[in-house]
Amino acid sequence: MILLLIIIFGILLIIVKYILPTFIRYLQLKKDYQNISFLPFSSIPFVGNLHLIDHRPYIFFQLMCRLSHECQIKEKGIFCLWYSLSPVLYICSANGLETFINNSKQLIKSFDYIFLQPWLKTGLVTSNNDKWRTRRRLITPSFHNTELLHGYMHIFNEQSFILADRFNKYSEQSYKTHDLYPCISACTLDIIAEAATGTHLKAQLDGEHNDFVQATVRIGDIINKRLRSPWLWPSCIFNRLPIGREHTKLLNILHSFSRKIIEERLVTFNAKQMINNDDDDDKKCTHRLVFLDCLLTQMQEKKLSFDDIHEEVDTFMFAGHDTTAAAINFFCYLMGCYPDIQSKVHTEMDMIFENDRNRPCTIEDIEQMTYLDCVIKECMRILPPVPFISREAQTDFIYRNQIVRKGTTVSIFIYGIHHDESVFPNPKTFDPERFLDNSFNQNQHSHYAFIPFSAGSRNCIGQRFAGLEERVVLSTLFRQFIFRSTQTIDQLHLSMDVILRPHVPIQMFIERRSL
Ligand code: HEM
Repeated sequence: MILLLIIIFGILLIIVKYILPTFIRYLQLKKDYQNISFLPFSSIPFVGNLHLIDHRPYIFFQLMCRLSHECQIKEKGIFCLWYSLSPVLYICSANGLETFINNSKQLIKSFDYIFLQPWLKTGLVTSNNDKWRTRRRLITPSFHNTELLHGYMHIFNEQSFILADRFNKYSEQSYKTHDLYPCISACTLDIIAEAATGTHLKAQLDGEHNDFVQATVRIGDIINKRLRSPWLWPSCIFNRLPIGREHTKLLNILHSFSRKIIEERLVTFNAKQMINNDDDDDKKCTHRLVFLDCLLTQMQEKKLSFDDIHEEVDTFMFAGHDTTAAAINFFCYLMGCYPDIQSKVHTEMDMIFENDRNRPCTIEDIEQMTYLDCVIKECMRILPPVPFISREAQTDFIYRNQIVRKGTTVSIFIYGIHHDESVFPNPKTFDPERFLDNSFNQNQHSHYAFIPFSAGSRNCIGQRFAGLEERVVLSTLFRQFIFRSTQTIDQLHLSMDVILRPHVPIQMFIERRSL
């Protein structure tokens, strides 16, 4: 009898403490978001729109694009999807975005970033609140240090030439198509590894035999799969499955490799300090500085610990690798779709480099790349490497007359914002000139209408680095090659992983340009 009473009491407690408040909040949010829930008829009580989330990620992406377009036509700028009892709001218009993206109280990342934490712990991408603020303040100067950034030009050039050599082999088989992504991704991995840590990873030369390279590529696939599969979210289930065990094995490879790199650099760093403290100028060390040296200096000043540095190094490897690879791959693909524009890029490169296809690219060259600059921007508008970012609302706020409640996940749908026809007329038309004339800049919302690197204080810290890297790699490739694509964008079956990914690999013909 007593046991029965305890059980009844327990059940009542759970109902009163958890189920009832959740249900009341659900009803409240249902009411608050009814005007922006565009799929009310397909929303099943307690299931929401979950059943619409097709296991094929590109079908979900198509749904997102359709809803975003519908929402822009209705001039709402925001729509809601229900994941069971939880709503996720998607902002797909630049108008009003500044109230959220630039608000210092709204910088907290949403729940899904938690799946990056086993790898990145709480580095810049995944940390929040004071930890993020302090870190960002400490790390920003290194990414704004022009001398340091320009010092990376030799890395960008060296790796671009290796990439061009590999493409050269493909061009010898110009009768068939190639998936260039693995080569491009190995190149950007080599670049970030050397710039961040001073390590010569040799992913381009020896990638198949390098456990770290393989692990970096594979863990990305696993994280994306987990994000798309709610049944893999609870760690107690995930860790017991083969995919979870593989994840743990990869983490060990990644963490022990980056730990070793930092330890080795620390030894050289300390030795260098000793020499530099020495009065003898002849002995002073001249080896090139990398981001890791800046972090080690902070460690010496007791502002960062070894573990802090470890998570930031892993973060740079993650954030600086796939993003730039996607941008470069999409650029080559889009040039293959638009031969007239590609030919203008070739002309600009020939003019700047005076037909010299083998000399390294300099900062002065980059300053002259006005047309390439517009094409890069138009590529990132049409195919933004990071298609969305998410935060959790920390306070109630109003977005264009729509109340957004504290605790709601708010996704900024960058892809949708870049395809808003009120800002970019004929958004599917590839037109780099949009970024040349003033029409786009004159638009009152232009500041937040083109945000491939996000915006506000939590924007991409690596934006300048990525900009230089892309220009060196692309100017090297487009001095030497012609690309031809055979697939339309629709045929790529785009899907929203952490980065925008073609579900069907991009296949391109590649030819050497005649002299
Ligand atoms: C074309 C290349 C790149 C694109 C499109 C890109 C885009 C972005 C975007 C959209 C964000 C915001 C993410 C969010 O709010 O969740 C971001 C953040 C970040 N990016 Fe990039 N990124 C690129 C290259 C790089 C590179 C090369 C590095 C490092 C060297 C880097 C390091 C970071 C870091 C550390 C953050 C987190 C910043 C913070 O929260 O304070 N990114 N990036």
